Amino acid sequence: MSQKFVNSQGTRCSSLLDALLTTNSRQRVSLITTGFACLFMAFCILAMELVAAAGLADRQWVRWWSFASGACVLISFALIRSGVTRDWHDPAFTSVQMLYAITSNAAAYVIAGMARGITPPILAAIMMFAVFGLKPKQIKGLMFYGLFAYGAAAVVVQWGLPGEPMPASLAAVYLLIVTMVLTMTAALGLHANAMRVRLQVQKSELAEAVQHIHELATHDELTGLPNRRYMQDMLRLEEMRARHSGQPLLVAQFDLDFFKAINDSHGHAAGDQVLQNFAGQVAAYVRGSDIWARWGGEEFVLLMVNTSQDDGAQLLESVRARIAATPAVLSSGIHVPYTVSIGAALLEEGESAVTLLERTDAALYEAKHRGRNRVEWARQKPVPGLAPARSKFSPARPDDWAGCTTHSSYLQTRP
Ligand SMILES: Nc1nc2c(ncn2[C@@H]2O[C@H](COP(=O)(O)OP(=O)(O)OP(=O)(O)O)[C@@H](O)[C@H]2O)c(=O)[nH]1
Repeated sequence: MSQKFVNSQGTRCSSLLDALLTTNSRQRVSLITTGFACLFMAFCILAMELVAAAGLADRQWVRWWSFASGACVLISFALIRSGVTRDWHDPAFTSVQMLYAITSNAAAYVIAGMARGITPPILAAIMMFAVFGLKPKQIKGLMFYGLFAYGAAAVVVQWGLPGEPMPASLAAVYLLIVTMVLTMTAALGLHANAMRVRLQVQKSELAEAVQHIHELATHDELTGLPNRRYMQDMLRLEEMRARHSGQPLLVAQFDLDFFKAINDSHGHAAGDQVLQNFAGQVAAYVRGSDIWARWGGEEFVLLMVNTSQDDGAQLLESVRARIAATPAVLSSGIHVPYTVSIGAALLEEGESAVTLLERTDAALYEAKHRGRNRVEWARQKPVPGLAPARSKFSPARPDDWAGCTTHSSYLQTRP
């Protein structure tokens, strides 16, 4: 058999399935379940027809029963296939299908004559459908309906049929078995339901935990800002984007001035509050497309996408002035004035994120060197062979930026 033939048969089979079961996943699941119900009903009809053929049940009644039971499942299938039920809470209207299945089963008990012993096991199989997909209330409701339907069927068998009634003790045994079947399957259904609910809770707890771990891995706990690891990933990504789009990319490094003195005078907790205050103040200037992150300690990095140097310079100057003019107010009410030094650079053609960050680092060093509370701009790309610039903080830790060999000593103060 050629591969081509096998493929064409496979395609034909899958389009046939699509035509029968649709391509809508929710509708498909309902149709498959109802398809099983149809198959199940076909077996029941066959069994009842055999019972009638053996002369144990009235042929005429069995014919009517087969017609009515078969029609119900086929109409259900057609309704679901037509899409009418697609937006219903339960597109397979399982509880309704279960109701008529139980009714049909109780009716079979009435008409099956000597062979009525086959109906309780079939009832158990019907109730198995309830285990998957029905709510506890519906399962209990079906159990009580089953008891009622069989109770009514027993009354008809004892007093409503022509001829000799069944011995009362045998009728009681049947009822006992039916009660056992209904209570056991309902209990099983309730247990399965509780397990399903527990699994759902565990699943959502797991999803929350994963989200929390991701948050911890990418965010700084003190300020809530993205952390160094996240910023490094974003820098690489934005550098690639900028290279492809040709749009300008700006990076600025911030370092609080004399922060050790703040810690020493007001305590470490007060220092933390100053860091939070600073993170929040700058965040107010940052656009949704920019990334504002805590690099570590009292050091921060701002990545500005699609921003010209003029716009960036304006923003950084505003931030610097704002910080200098607005003391942090501690929870104790004490006002702590502080300033920030900023080193900034514009991504140059062919430049890597590593080199870009190195240049901003060198610019920041220069800002510190020139008296702090100022913005300094790096100008040009590293020149091979030049000695490395002194650095206020080192973004080029070997484990973070493997392969970085460039030197930076190329600063120019913006006019
Ligand atoms: N409160 C607090 N302090 C921190 C944190 N991380 C780092 N520090 C402190 O920040 C201070 C940084 O001091 P230095 O690197 O000497 O810098 P500086 O005092 O700001 O001086 P310049 O940067 O040169 O202006 C150290 O005292 C650190 O202990 C933090 O999360 N919370």
